[in-house]
Amino acid sequence: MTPWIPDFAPRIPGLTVERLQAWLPTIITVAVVLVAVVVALVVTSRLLRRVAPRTHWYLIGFPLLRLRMRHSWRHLCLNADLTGTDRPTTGQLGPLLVKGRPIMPVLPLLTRIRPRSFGATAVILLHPGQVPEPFVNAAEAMAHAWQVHAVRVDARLRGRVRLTILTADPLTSPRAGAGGGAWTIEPPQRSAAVASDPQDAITKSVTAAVAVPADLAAEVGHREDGQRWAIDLATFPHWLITGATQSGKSTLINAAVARWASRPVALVGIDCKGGMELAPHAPRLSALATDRAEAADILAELVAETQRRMRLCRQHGARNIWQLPEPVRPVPVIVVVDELAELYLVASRADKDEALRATTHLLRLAQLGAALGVHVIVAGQRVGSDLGPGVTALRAQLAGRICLQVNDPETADMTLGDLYPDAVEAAQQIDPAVKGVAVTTAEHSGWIRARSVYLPPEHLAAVIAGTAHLAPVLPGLTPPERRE
Ligand SMILES: Nc1ncnc2c1ncn2[C@@H]1O[C@H](COP(=O)(O)OP(=O)(O)OP(=O)(O)O)[C@@H](O)[C@H]1O
Repeated sequence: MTPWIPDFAPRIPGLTVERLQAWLPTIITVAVVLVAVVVALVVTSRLLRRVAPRTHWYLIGFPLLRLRMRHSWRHLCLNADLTGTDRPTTGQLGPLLVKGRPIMPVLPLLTRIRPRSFGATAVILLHPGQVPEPFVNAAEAMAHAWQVHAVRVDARLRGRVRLTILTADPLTSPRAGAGGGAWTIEPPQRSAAVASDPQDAITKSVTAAVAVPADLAAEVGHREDGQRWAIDLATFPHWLITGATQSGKSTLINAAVARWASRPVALVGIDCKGGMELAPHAPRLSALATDRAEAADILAELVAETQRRMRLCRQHGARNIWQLPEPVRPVPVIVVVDELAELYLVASRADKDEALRATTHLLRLAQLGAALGVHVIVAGQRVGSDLGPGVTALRAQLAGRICLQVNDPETADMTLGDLYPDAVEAAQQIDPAVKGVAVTTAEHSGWIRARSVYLPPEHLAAVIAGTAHLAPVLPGLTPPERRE
């Protein structure tokens, strides 16, 4: 007797209307409880996400991501051509040698999926014969399949690729750009002042603060993997910074200078736009060029200084200044060039000679300076061969690269393309509305996105005023504050 159970419904042995009616209250109760549990879980999850995002991530977000990764892995590998095979792809058919795709492709192993504060990391084990390139190209597909902000693929390990999975863009949060409480004015790290006599810059007294390689690392912001972003001259001796106007070049330089200011280093500014950009640093600078003629003279003195240091190293059998005995170790010199194009552009014959003099000295500094403690930080809107001869040779010396938001693909390509071709696209995708975001050279991962810290002008002024007495006087150069 089954009057209201439709004919097409599957017959369940022993199920009758009477029994169904008897179970109905229980079924309704269970359904209500289930719905209530699901609603409670969703509400708790949302609440937890708002109140304790980190706990939410470890308890709920990460297990769900892991499920999604495992669930989609097969489809992803098949669609993005990431499969390998354990069968030979050629075989003999009678007298013929045939070649083909295996019917049963083997998936590379997705393993070591670990939660991190920024998302997760994972490792893919490659099959023999597989190369990392398809995985690098599939990063976008992975991000879509797993519904995350981005997947970065590190292909430098042998036999495996490492994935860095970012659930959200950590650089766009208001906190990322703000100087906030994270920025503190560092007191001078060693008590004594840097030598201020020109000759002492080469042979300093034992009591003066002695520079150590750690002094060369300036923390300037945060990287998207949650680590601190540092411009470290001990790792990359010279740096190139490009970015459109208002992209955050000066802000980045300010952050770096504020860090270096409290260390025993000499800072030299080359700002041929009348010194407007680097003027706030003037009290802490050992020299400041405000036009190209001054730039050429200052750079010539610095080339002479590198030659003196070379002789010093030769006398002591040292291969770089860090191998020199502390009493004679000279202070590192960091030359900041704001708007490189101003050094290269020529309108007349006289301009040409001056530009050639300035740019040749700059190139020589970049070629010779690394081991001698003379470092070059070059910033500009464009750094292409259209600026003049020698600019590509200079760029080749600048191993540290930072590309802020740029207006044309060529600039991103000129900044990153020769070293990190896959970073060019990431640089082009920087949102102009989020200031200070950059694609930068990273010691262990090739390149990474990062955002500089914003240092309010009054904060920078306080750091510069508090460290002005540390500015060393370099041979042949007059600090801007002592000029007539
Ligand atoms: N990391 C950052 N966080 C927040 N705001 C920033 C950041 N970097 C830059 N800005 C904002 O963007 C503005 C422009 O920055 P900045 O002057 O450094 O750009 P620029 O590239 O040097 O421009 P120009 O080439 O015109 O001198 C700053 O006034 C600041 O308000």
